[in-house]
This record gives sequence, structure tokens and C-alpha cells, in this order.
Amino acid sequence: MPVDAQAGITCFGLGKTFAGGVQAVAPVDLDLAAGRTTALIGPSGCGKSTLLRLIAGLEQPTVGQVRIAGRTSAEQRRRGAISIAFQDPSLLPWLTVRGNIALARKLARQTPDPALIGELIGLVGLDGFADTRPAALSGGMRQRAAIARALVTQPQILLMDEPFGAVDELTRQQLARDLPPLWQPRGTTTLLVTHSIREAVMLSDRILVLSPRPARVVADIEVPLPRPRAPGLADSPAFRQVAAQASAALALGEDSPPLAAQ
Ligand SMILES: Nc1ncnc2c1ncn2[C@@H]1O[C@H](COP(=O)(O)OP(=O)(O)OP(=O)(O)O)[C@@H](O)[C@H]1O
Repeated sequence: MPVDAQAGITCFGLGKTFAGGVQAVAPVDLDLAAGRTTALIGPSGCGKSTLLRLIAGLEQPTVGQVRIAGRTSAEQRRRGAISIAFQDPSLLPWLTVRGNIALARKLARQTPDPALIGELIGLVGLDGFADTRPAALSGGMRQRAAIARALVTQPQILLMDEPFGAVDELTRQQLARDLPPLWQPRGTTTLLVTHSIREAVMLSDRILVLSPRPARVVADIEVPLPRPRAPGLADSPAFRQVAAQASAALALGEDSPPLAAQ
């Protein structure tokens, strides 16, 4: 089944209250344009992962709905249009790194592509570990394998929840430089949850700052930096200005009114 060349994400009054009464996400209207990378930042426990899971269709909303190029998330997942990389990489323990990545293509009913798999393994810095099983990898290496697994299907939609959480700082910087060229020129619509303002600025075109729980958008910041983005960019005044804007919005989040329209 052909998938749409590019797919944007729209959330209409999307909200989630868990059984027991915890309101994680206040009803939110969001438009994530096709082909853009958006970072979600906000205080711990504010509802970032819940919003991502709602968009992925892994969590049912209490109110509202999500549409991805006019279809539900579940429909798009079935079509193999969505890839997800979580902080907990959940690799199959009996398969090697290569086997786990290859399985993702198989599950998406795509033809095997050993060359692409080899290239991705190299790009995430796992050369020499292609035939290693997850138990023999560090947490950061497992996360990098999971990122390669998410990218190998060349999805229309890429959803990442703290994908570099267990990765050391130097490798994070290297991944922030090397990975966006894999999805950005292909027009992949990417949503990334991160605790790192630097990572948000480095990777994204737009940063949405969320308030403490229940999550609502308190700032919508454009990242007008050229691509590709070299690590040295973080020292530029333009980078620092966006980072300062995001940092100030985070600090003020508690008192800010929600933005009317995103
Ligand atoms: N399945 C669940 N049942 C009940 N409450 C939940 C469930 N999942 C999340 N929550 C609650 O919803 C709120 C938001 O959680 P969520 O994981 O979305 O926050 P987060 O911003 O991603 O946090 P962090 O930055 O610490 O990862 C929290 O109070 C959490 O305890």
C-alpha cells in the first residue's frame, strides 16, 4: 500500500485524564506541518510522553482526536508510516542488533535492505556490534540501536521520546549532527521529546514549551538556524538566542496563559 509522500499531524482538542483522575494533557489544538521537526520540552511529569503516545495512537485520548494526513494514528501505524523510538529501547533479546533492525522493515512489510541497515549501524556508532545481542550492549548502545531501528523503515512520521537519554554527551552531540540528515531531507515529520534545550535547538525547526501538568503549550518558538547543523553552531549568537528564549519560557511556564492557536 503506498504511503503519503509527506504527512502532517493535527491534534483537535486532544486531552488525556488517566483513570484515577490525573489530568496529564489539557485539551490542545496542534498543527505539526509535514516535513518539520518539532521538539517538545517541559518540566518533568508535565505530560510530554503522554502527548507523544496520544499522537502515536498508543494511548486513547479522553477528549479530542489526532489526524495524520487525514487518517487516524492507528491507520497510519498499520500502513507502516509511523516509527517510534522510546527511551526504553525494548529490543528483542534473542536477535542481534542487525536482526532487530531488519525485523522493523519486515514488520512494515518492506523489502530487506542490508546496505541501509549497515549504513545506519555505522551512523549510530555501532560498527563492530551488528552481530551482538542486546544483553551485551550498554544502555546507550541499545538506545542507538533503537534509533537505527526507527529510521530503517524511512517513515513519514518519526516520534522520539528522549531517544538519547542514556547516551553520553559526546555521542549525543555526534548523533544530533549525523541523524537529522537521515530524516529531514526526506520530508519526515518528526516530534521529539527531550529534557535538553541544547538538543531541542540543535535538532528542531520548532520548539513547543509545555507548562507543568496538565500539559498546555505556553511558548511556540521557531528555530531559524540553517541545516546541516554542526556542533560548533551551539556557540553562535543565533543558537544562544533561541536557547535563551526556550529557557525563559520554561521558567515562566507555570504562570503563562496557554497560547490561543498553534
Ligand atoms: N498510565 C498512567 N496511569 C496514570 N497516570 C499516568 C500514566 N502515565 C502517566 N501518568 C501520569 O501522567 C503525568 C504525565 O506523565 P508523562 O510521562 O506524560 O510526563 P513527562 O512530561 O513525559 O515526564 P518526564 O519528563 O519525567 O518523562 C504524570 O503525573 C504521570 O504520573
